[in-house]
Amino acid sequence: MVSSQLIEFVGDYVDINYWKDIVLSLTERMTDTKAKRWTLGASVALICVGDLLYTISRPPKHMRHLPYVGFFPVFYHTIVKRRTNRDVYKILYEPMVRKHKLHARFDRAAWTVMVTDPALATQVLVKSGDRGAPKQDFSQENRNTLLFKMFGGSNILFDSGDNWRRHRRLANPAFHKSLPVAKFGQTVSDMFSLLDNDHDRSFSLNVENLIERWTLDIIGHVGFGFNFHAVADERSKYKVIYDKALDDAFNPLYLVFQILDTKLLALNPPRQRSFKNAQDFIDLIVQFVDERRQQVQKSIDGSIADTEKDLLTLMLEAEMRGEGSLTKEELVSDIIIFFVAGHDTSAASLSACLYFLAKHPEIQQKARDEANRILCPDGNASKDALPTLADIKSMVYITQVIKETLRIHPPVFNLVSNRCLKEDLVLDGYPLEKETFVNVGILEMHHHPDFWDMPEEFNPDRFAPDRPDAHNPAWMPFSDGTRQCIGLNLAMTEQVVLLSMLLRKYKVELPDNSIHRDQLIHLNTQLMRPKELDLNFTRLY
Ligand code: HEM
Repeated sequence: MVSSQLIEFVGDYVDINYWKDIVLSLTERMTDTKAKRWTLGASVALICVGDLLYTISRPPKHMRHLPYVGFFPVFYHTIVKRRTNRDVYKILYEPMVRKHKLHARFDRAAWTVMVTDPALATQVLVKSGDRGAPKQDFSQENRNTLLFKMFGGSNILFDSGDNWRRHRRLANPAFHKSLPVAKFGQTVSDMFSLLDNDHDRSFSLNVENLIERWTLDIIGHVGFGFNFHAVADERSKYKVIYDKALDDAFNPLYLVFQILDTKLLALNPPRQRSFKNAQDFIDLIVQFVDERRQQVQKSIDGSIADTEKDLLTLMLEAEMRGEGSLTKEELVSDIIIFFVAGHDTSAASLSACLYFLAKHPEIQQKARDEANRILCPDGNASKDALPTLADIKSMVYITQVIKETLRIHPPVFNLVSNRCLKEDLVLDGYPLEKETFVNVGILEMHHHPDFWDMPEEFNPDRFAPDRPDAHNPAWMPFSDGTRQCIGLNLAMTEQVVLLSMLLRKYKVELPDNSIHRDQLIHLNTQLMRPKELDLNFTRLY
């Protein structure tokens, strides 16, 4: 009697009908009451745990009609085995993607519908856009996480609706105006001088490290006219502050188990130090915003061309002219976002570019020939030449190399934040309820044989202007629609500047013992970044 009541009670909470009869028949035959109680208790406990695990491993009820990848395989491969995104994709997602245009999976700490087809992605990003499918709102629930401290609040990357429009209204013109290519070129030339001082004609270099320092100097300059001196000094004070702040914010363990940041922080002194590092970085940006606002309020500097001004100055000037306004916190948050969104992404792309060029000497030579032809039409190929904007537009082949790198190796391999449906939507015949999270599998689309000929082959020619792939809708490294990357132009331009100058000056090769001999190995991070990429350099002038 007691046993059936207990089972009825538990049955209200977990789905144990299947096991009920087995447990009852087992215990009914037992004569010893104590043994009967123990067996019953243990069975109920086991059933509860099993049911809980089963429930977690599956999508929530409103997604169970979709094909899905269970929670535990994802947890096992990403957290336990710490496999790279590319490997997780190969092992878990590729088989699913080949069969279905969308599937459910546990991603970004939530069950999400992952779209892996360009037409469906367009439906979500372009047709539904920021109104029908705004970004997932994480402003309330995760307020005490390190991630929220760094990137929370109202900013251009995570906000949606009218708030986001206020950010974008002020930032859009600034991004259109600010493109200091001369400055980009000068920083490259300065970097060459340092390399010339430190090395013989041939040398080996950790490319990932050098490029990451260069893109930090670039974003410091473009973002708020500040020189991090990261190329000149790897341990420069502000680079150290920046690195420390970012390193811990994206630790996957804390992204999945946010309770470690919210309820259990007091038990974790190293994590408390991470919070302190983040505050140091935020304080640095606040100081810049305050100083620059005072300068701009005194006068708008008409002697400097807009293209040479930094984003912060241009946004503050626009505010002064009454073209929009943001609070100090919002402006600070946007500048932080520009850093995070624009630094490692460009570094990851450039490093991967150099890898592919080292791996394919004939493509490298073709790109070098183009750079020499455009930058040194007089044939004097023995000194640095700084590209102009017009030169950059003419470098069609180098642009194709960058586009092909971004296809094979998209630094942002799926959208940074999920979209949350604001109305019911049917995707590929599957009804999706309002409030469902949707994301776009950029990596999946970029490697799908239905959308690309020989997708695993590095072939910049596929993006030649007269080839159909030049406008292939499956190419989405910068996303699409109104929330497309605001830094697209900047990112492409800085990469063309660096590559064209570097290829003229150096030949790059993959060392015989490189860990990347067979394929590019990635770090296990939220971005696809090459792991410890050493290349051999030979100076050409
Ligand atoms: C190769 C380099 C880059 C790649 C691959 C890239 C990729 C992306 C992608 C995929 C998104 C959409 C994220 C989402 O919707 O969840 C995005 C958004 C964004 N990116 Fe980039 N990005 C790059 C460089 C930059 C640079 C240089 C900046 C600025 C300095 C930048 C600033 C932003 C901002 C502010 C957004 C949010 C835009 C909005 O929602 O209105 N990105 N980027």
